[in-house]
Amino acid sequence: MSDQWDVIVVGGGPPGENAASYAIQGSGRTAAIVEKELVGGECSYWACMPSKALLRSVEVVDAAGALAGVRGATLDVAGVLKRRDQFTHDHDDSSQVEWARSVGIDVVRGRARITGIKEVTVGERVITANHAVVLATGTTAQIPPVPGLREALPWTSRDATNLHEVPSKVAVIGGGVVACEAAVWLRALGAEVTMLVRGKALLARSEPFASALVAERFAELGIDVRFGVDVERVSRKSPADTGEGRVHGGPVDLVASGETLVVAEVVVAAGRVPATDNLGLDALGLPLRNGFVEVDDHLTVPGHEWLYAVGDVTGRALLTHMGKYQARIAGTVIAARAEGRPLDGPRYRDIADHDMVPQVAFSDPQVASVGLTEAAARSRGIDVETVEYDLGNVAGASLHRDGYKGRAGLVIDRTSDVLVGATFVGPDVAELVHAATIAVVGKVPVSTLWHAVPSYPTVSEIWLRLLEARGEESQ
Ligand SMILES: Cc1cc2nc3c(=O)[nH]c(=O)nc-3n(C[C@H](O)[C@H](O)[C@H](O)COP(=O)(O)OP(=O)(O)OC[C@H]3O[C@@H](n4cnc5c(N)ncnc54)[C@H](O)[C@@H]3O)c2cc1C
Ligand SMILES: NC(=O)c1ccc[n+]([C@@H]2O[C@H](COP(=O)([O-])OP(=O)(O)OC[C@H]3O[C@@H](n4cnc5c(N)ncnc54)[C@H](O)[C@@H]3O)[C@@H](O)[C@H]2O)c1
Repeated sequence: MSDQWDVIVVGGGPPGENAASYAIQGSGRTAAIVEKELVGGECSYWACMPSKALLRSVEVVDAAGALAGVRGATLDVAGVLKRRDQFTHDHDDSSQVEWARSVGIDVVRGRARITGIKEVTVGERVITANHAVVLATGTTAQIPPVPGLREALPWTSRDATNLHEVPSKVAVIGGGVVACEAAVWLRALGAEVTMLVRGKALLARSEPFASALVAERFAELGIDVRFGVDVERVSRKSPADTGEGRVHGGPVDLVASGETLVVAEVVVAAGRVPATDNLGLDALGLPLRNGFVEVDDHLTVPGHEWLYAVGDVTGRALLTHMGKYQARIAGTVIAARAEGRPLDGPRYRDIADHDMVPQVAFSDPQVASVGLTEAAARSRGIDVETVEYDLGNVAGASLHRDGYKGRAGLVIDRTSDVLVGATFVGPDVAELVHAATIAVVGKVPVSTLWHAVPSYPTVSEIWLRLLEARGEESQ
């Protein structure tokens, strides 16, 4: 293998893979991905894929139990974990490496550091790029500086998604997406779950009605959610590094807001920190924002036209689909610059990260949203009106399951009459959000949406109900 490529990508998660392939596709250019763990990154082995594999089993059993006349679906824990392992390929990345090679990308194993302009050092080996270096190093779990917490060897999302045994009693620190998803599968697999939430709401960046519906459902599921709680100290008598997804020793005592809680395991779901330590960026004098790499809308590091960043490490949106979107843009920009073409047109610019980001939290219920919440829109000075409607009153939803509970809301910019945000909460709402994403990104006037007729009897009729709820202005 040579020590020189046209493009070097540091980090082989889905964004890194996409940046490399878009930068070279249809050309004679060469690319290498440097990866210190597994090609496929956090998403494939420790995040999106295992978590959604676990949650799908939970959802199917729940859905079967929600229809009169359907009986008999139960979770077989060993079978659920086995299916999860099929999705993570038992942490074998050979199929990803094969894919990389099939599209002309070399894989270099090891931890990379930037040691000069277009120069990357992997161990003792110095490799160079003719055109571009792309940083795609992602994030790792943040462990809050609570006395005794780190020493207790708590579970992070890596253990929760790759669990091999179900702890009898779990404390989850955090109330964000990781916490809400993990609480659902841990509870369904048999754990007693207590959530210790610093703030006043679950999924606090969502619309308040979404947070409220998730909290209501968690109470029904027997998940004990405690709000306004600060974890003060943690102690574990016999912490043991038993391996990923295994209980890490004896019982854990947590003192939280004056009360002591004793659990078999603690799951820390308190956000992420960018993987930029020891990456050599200090020497380049890069302006980091809380450790995240600042980029412009061409995903280029300002003042360093050879250096790009995509995915979580940019801090723009910590989501696989957004990282891949950024990577497609970065790859297209690298190709254009390498060929001396101008960066004309929207394909070369990150637009969606500016208030048009879709996300599905696969909690119970699911929360699918795009763009701005009402509060976020108002904080930007946008004059908005909102409409909300109960999904349970939509014929398609009532067919979907008995006693369907859910709600949807639109945030509409009054001045331009376009949607700037939408939120859907309920079972299986994940697939509803893309229609809203198209409306937000396409800036479709709400009066035009009146003519986008949803089929009967589908859950999508929520659109009609929301427009009706808005009144004549939509028509
Ligand atoms: C539990 C959980 C569930 C999630 N579920 C979803 C979901 O359903 N949908 C969604 O859109 N997002 C989800 N996310 C977020 C998603 O996982 C991330 O947005 C995504 O993984 C980001 O990809 P990335 O390539 O930027 O970073 P990563 O996936 O973290 O990949 C970075 C890669 O870089 C490598 N690396 C780092 N430093 C170096 C170095 N110096 N040298 C060489 N290699 C290096 C790492 O080993 C890693 O493989 C979830 C996150 C978590 C924690
Ligand atoms: N389905 C999905 O799309 C999906 C699933 C999981 C994760 N993700 C992404 O991964 C990222 C990380 O998720 P996350 O849930 O870890 O982060 P988050 O930012 O969504 O939530 C972090 C939670 O931890 C709490 N917290 C932070 N510091 C704390 C401290 N010191 N003590 C106690 N609590 C503290 C916060 O109040 C919040 O409740 C998110 O940006 C999310 O979008 C996406």
